[in-house]
Amino acid sequence: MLEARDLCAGYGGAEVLHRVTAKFTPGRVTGIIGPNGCGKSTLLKTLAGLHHPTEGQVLLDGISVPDLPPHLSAQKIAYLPQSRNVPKITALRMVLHGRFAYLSYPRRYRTRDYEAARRALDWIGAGELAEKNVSALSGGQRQKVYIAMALAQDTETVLMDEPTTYLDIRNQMEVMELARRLAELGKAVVMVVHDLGAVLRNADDVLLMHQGRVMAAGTPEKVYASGKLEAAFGVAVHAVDTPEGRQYYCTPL
Ligand SMILES: Nc1ncnc2c1ncn2[C@@H]1O[C@H](COP(=O)(O)OP(=O)(O)OP(=O)(O)O)[C@@H](O)[C@H]1O
Repeated sequence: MLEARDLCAGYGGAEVLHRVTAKFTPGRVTGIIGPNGCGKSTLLKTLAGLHHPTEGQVLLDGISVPDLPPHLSAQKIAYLPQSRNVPKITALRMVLHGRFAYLSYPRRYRTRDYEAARRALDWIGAGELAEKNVSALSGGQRQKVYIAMALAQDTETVLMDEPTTYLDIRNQMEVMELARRLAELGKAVVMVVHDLGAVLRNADDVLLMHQGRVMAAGTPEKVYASGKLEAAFGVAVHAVDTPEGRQYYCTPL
């Protein structure tokens, strides 16, 4: 299991994360929420081993992630950043990048890597995009291809930074559904999402951050009941029970 223990991290001496402690359980989707600038992306990068903590630990099954060689941490943790350059390569080639951590010298993709990449594209329902150029895909298609890349990486943990931002509502729902299916494969799925209602509705666990600290954590119901959402976001949060389950919406305070 991936966990942060008393984690501190920052930039150039300015501390952004202050003693963050959290656990990310396999088979569950954890939504990280919090106002702009509270440190969500910094936490995700630090969990991925891409940003070094100044204090505290990131542990995966008790092993220190920052101490893992990059190819080993890439076999254990897939990280999809908030934005990236869009390369002029096919979707299949993009998904193949997920296999890179498994290649030994001379780092040539093998038949089984191509098979894993095609399986991953089929799994997200985008097999037909294999030969399409990533730069020619819509934002929604591209996001799904990135998720296929994370799947091909075959990791216990998948970290996604704002995978639904800029997507239309149907694509947002599809990405949420893919996150759920990744969790059903037994992975710990951790995603930063700004849509409060979507997180409370879809995540198994919620980590509410505020000014670099964990303000509340637990099931959506527990975090909602804590009353801390209002303090963190400065809005009123309401729950309403519907035939489709509990829905949440916000109004100004
Ligand atoms: N590369 C960097 N160099 C210096 N400061 C940074 C860097 N990246 C982030 N910060 C600062 O760290 C703080 C937390 O930023 P971070 O991106 O982690 O927050 P966030 O919660 O993900 O924000 P948002 O919701 O706006 O994406 C901010 O004050 C930001 O300006």
